[in-house]
Amino acid sequence: MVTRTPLMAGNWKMNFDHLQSIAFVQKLAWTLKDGKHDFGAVEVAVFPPFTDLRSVQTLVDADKLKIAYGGQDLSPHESGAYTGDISGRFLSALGCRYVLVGHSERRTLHGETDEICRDKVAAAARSGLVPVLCVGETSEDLEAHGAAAVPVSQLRAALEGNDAVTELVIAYEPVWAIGSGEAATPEQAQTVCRALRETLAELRGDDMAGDTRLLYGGSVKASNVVGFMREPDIDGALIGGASLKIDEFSAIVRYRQHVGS
Ligand SMILES: O=C(CO)COP(=O)(O)O
Repeated sequence: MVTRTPLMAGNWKMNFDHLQSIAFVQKLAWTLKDGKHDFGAVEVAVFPPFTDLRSVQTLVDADKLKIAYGGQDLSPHESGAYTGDISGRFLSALGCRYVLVGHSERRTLHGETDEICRDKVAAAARSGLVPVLCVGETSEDLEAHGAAAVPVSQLRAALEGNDAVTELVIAYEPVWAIGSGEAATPEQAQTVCRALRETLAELRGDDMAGDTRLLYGGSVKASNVVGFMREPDIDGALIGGASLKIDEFSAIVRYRQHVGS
């Protein structure tokens, strides 16, 4: 029996300063409370900028909110002369449960290679964080190799030699779907998520493959999330733009009410 708890995660990217983050999380908590959201049935997480994390932690702790949070990146190193880097240890000290690794914006704009992502996955695990490994193909990759080849090779590269990593989340985010308004179809996303799960089974066995949550990301909104969630290998979503709008994000989190289950 599959017991993967769906995860709806908002990646705020470089949006919201610490004051805006407090206002947003407060509103989110009220909206979900009003809607009697069952956090045990659908987990909710946000990925604020680093400078917001302390504020989010204070609010979550004070009001005992069940909203999880994490960093958008971490250093592959523990500490030392790495100006501008943030250690996984600092994130776990702020109560982070998750950390994004290898988002396509970091791969493209900051030159993060598969090797760097592998080191970051290892650093996350060492710090007790659950890495949310982002994988996905560009439109050129899609044309040249089909949809699954690049995400599968990115997953293989991230896990190579990383035997200590026993828990992770994988976010399949086709680069062409991010911020474009043009989401993959649920069938396309399912095909790639299936391939990722099969790869995980081959690398780490059926138990870990069966327990690992796979998210879809790329132009997810309230009006299309249900289609993704109906697919057997999609266990949630990583949401960018729509996670900054309270009505959209809370409707996504409460997607079950739209299907009456
Ligand atoms: O990059 C994303 C989440 O990490 C997706 O962004 P959008 O939802 O804005 O397409």
